[in-house]
Amino acid sequence: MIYYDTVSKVYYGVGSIMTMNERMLTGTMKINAKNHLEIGGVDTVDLVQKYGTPVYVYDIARVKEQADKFKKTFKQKNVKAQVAYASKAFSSLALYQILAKEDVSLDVVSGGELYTAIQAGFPSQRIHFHGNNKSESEIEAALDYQIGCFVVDNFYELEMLDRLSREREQMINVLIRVTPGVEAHTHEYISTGQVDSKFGFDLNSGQAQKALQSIAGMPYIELLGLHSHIGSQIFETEGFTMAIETLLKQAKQWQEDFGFELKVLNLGGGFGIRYIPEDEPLAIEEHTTAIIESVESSIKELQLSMPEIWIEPGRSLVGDAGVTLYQIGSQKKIPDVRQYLAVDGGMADNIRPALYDAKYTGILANRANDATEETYSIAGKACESGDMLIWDLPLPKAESKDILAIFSTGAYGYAMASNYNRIPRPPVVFVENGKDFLAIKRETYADMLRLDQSINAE
Ligand SMILES: Cc1ncc(COP(=O)(O)O)c(C=O)c1O
Ligand SMILES: N[C@@H](CCCC[NH3+])C(=O)O
Repeated sequence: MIYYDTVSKVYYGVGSIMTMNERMLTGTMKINAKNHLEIGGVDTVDLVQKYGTPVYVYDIARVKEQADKFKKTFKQKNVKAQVAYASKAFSSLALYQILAKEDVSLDVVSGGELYTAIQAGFPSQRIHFHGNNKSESEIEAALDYQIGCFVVDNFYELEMLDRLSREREQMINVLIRVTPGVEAHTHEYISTGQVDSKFGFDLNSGQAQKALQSIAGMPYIELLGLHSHIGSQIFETEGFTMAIETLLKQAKQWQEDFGFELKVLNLGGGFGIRYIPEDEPLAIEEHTTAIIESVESSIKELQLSMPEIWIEPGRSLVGDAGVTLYQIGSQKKIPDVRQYLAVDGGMADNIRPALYDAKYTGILANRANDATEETYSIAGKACESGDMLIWDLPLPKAESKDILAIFSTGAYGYAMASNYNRIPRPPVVFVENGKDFLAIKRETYADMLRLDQSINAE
């Protein structure tokens, strides 16, 4: 149990006492001698001077460290595996190029993510294509690029894959995505493994079996195995082990009935991260160890051969590597009610608080260890009462032009950003070993008008 002592302003954990700041500093993040937040050896105050605000900053060493942790247990236990980054969490050319070198595979869910991967020169055989409504042109692009695997979601897609593979006489590897009937304990919008889900073939009603049987008559489709994804921001291993047991029992049954051979078991992503000090995510190694041990024990019991294990972490690779820096602007104090601080971004660059009631925390990056004396609620600048990033955040007495750093914004932040209120998207800066790299430029007003047509045009 972790608890916060409001008098001494520290968190008491198992055998540890930490300030809020210390619990949120991951990877290379630290408070430097100038009392500034530093990431990747770069002072965030300098980053703000160079790139302005808002700006997303990624600690690239942290991304690599997380990727290593995912790969490590499989290597140590000598289990064949692929760690496929679920790029919906955050995709960019530079990130794909970094991950290509880290021996990570890539899960893409749209023509746009696929196009980005192709432009980044990502090795095509390590790309897996997801999605519950892939279009014919998206599938054609993936076939042209000869990607490694399609995760087939429904009969509509299966028929299209069959037709296109025959026309092209091109072999295609597929996994069947099934909903194993497991509900992860998470927000209902990000829970996907339950029966009533728009994703995948339902196991209980026999849809998945029907898909498997129809693939047997498709000459260019090679069925590698099964896929399931139970949800997101998961803090326990039980959901994964329940899904494993269900899928392997089913695989055994299909082996006996149709000679089905499970070569690959893909368990999706969903590994949770810390957004606020109270969050206690499991260590990555705990997840991977539980997954491997559960697969090993089930296959032993069922007398199946060991499949390759594939996983698809998104949030846990990039989430806590990312920090958003904002400048504080207006303040509003309602006596006996609340103090608001407004920042120069908000729901346009981070929709998660408004969409999922997601909780975040932050510090003043330019006065990081100053004593907290006030409680502020952090408002965005969009014309929307619901554009609140954080409620009741303890901070030092803040002034306009202070820099607010919000932690753990690396996943589903930029990726879900919009131009609501015609607010341009912030830039993305990667930092590592004391150097910064502009991975995505700040959008300009002209960029936003690029597709607009003027009725006054000649
Ligand atoms: C099929 C699939 N794989 C992987 C992920 C990645 O999830 P997360 O970012 O929670 O790891 C998702 C998103 O929830 C998903 O739908
Ligand atoms: N976008 C969601 C998670 C959904 C992931 C996609 N299956 C989030 O921000 O938490």
